[in-house]
Amino acid sequence: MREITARRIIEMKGKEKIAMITAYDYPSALIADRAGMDIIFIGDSLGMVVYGEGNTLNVSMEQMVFHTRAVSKAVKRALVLADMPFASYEIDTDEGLRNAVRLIQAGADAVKIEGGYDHRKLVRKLVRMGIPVMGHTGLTPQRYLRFGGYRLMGETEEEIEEILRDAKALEKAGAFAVVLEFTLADVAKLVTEEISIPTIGIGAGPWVDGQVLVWHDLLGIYEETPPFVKKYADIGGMMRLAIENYREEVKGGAFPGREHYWEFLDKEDFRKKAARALEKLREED
Ligand SMILES: Nc1nc(=O)c2c([nH]1)NC[C@@H]1CN(c3ccc(C(=O)N[C@@H](CCC(=O)O)C(=O)O)cc3)CN21
Ligand SMILES: CC(C)C(=O)C(=O)O
Ligand SMILES: [Mg+2]
Repeated sequence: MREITARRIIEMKGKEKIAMITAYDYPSALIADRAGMDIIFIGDSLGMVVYGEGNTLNVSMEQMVFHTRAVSKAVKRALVLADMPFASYEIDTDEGLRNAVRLIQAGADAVKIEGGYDHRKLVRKLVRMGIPVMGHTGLTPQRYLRFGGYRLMGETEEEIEEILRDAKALEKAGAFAVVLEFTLADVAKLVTEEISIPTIGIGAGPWVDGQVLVWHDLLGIYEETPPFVKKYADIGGMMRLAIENYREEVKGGAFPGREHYWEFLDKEDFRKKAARALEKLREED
């Protein structure tokens, strides 16, 4: 069992901010775990940042299972959370249960679903089975086509009501936390005050119980980052410089240097061995 459990995350509400980041592979997850992140999250955003899609709708269970396994191998301390991809839980509850089990068996400690009120029965069943669940309301990217893109949520009375309904339904169904994505900060604050489980914001302001960002966005590896992202480093620029350097050294012959290859010290010894090898090959023809 990892050090950070769903119970620990619940206990952090009002005491300590929850720090969450996405990761999609083994080396990244190793770095995030050593950096002391509380939650390492295999998000379905991997469809965009790892697979180059324009939205998250084409992510499969197979992709989520493979990436969850890779991340899970690396993480000793943080809670490992896996996203349920589009259409893996909405069609019927049994399918949702089976797919959640696949992610747990790939090494996740908990799963996340988009929505709340509509999936309260599934959440309740998962929790009863012993699978911790995180909900997600506000901007839910799996409704990209209906929304007609990604936009700020919670401006109208109807949207505020929907977000509150989702958050309260998740709390009641036994979810251990809720992601609030791209909502007005006042709405996120209200939700945070109205429910007893932690809220984790992304583009939802400071008055929440924790924050999550996408790996490639905060490290500067992805071009089309959302407007709420803070870029903590220009790793993309560093990668490009390193690769340009490598290319130039290949073209100019500076790589490989003397420390990166092995040669015969006794050239006469090599000449004899090579001549015999060539002779044998000629005999075989
Ligand atoms: N790399 C990445 N980071 C994320 O945070 C993220 C994803 N991908 N994919 C799934 C969702 C989608 N998210 C997004 C993506 C874009 C905007 C954004 O750019 N909004 C613009 C308007 C864009 C438009 O309407 O075309 C804005 O200015 O509000 C917001 C949230 C957040 N999530
Ligand atoms: C943006 C976060 C919350 C997410 O769901 C993802 O990365 O898939
Ligand atoms: Mg997601």
